[in-house]
Amino acid sequence: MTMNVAIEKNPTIQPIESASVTELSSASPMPRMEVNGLNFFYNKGAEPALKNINMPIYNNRVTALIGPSGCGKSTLLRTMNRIYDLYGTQHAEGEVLLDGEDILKSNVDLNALRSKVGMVFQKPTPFPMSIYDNITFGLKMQGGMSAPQMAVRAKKALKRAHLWKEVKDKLDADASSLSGGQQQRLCIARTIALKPEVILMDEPTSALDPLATAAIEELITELREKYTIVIVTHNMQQAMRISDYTGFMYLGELMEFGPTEKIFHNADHQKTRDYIAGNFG
Ligand SMILES: Nc1ncnc2c1ncn2[C@@H]1O[C@H](COP(=O)(O)OP(=O)(O)OP(=O)(O)O)[C@@H](O)[C@H]1O
Repeated sequence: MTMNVAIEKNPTIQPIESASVTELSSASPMPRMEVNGLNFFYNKGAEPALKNINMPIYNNRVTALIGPSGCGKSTLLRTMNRIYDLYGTQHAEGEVLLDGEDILKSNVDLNALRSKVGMVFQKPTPFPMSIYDNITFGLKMQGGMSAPQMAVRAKKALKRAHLWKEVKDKLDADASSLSGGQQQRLCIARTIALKPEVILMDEPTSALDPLATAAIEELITELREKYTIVIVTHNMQQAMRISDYTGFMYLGELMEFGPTEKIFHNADHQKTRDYIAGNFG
């Protein structure tokens, strides 16, 4: 089945609005991050889980990483804020540039890096504390802000994550009392509060119902005005709806990367076309 047929059969698959495509194509985005010749190893001497990955991550754009299970999407995402560094045996070779600086270098301040490159996980992971404390926890760790300054930042982050109205009267309530979708928006607010440059999202809606998913997708579309977003998703319709660029990964390689419109309608590789058409996964 070709993609056009797939779209005809599934009218819910829609490309991003043509207005935003025009705006995007005339804006000539700059790369905020660049991945150059990246190889990744989970264990010394093992086969690389990522093989010679080269790709730009464009500023104020949403980049989706798609591909079958085990192809390396999460691994690639995890190199972008070096979260893999928490595990001693894992290492990366090559370059991952953030604003021109190689974040793989050994002298990089990892706390500062993870403030600049925030991460939202598959399952909502609020800390076991109040809604308010979830937001201010990272700010306190960063230091240098007074309580009133933190209160202003927390309110802004909750508003930007479209959660303020729902929680403003119960900021002291335990974060676990929120619904799954609200918890995920809280995790996004927590990330935003640290004023990141890039937000990494690893299947952020896979644990949510369709309504909560729609709210997060809308939020992602808004957030790209201010942030650069990389999202791993298994949901082709979601990648179509919210991303500007798409990378198709296969067996640890980036098989194809380009504007989402092109990847979904006119991919260069047969493998990409087959995956998007649902012929394997
Ligand atoms: N902790 C680990 N130790 C060893 N190998 C791992 C580890 N985590 C992942 N891998 C391997 O690395 C490869 C890429 O895995 P990764 O989780 O990045 O794929 P993925 O595309 O995100 O998959 P999925 O869509 O199922 O989440 C797979 O072969 C996987 O088995």
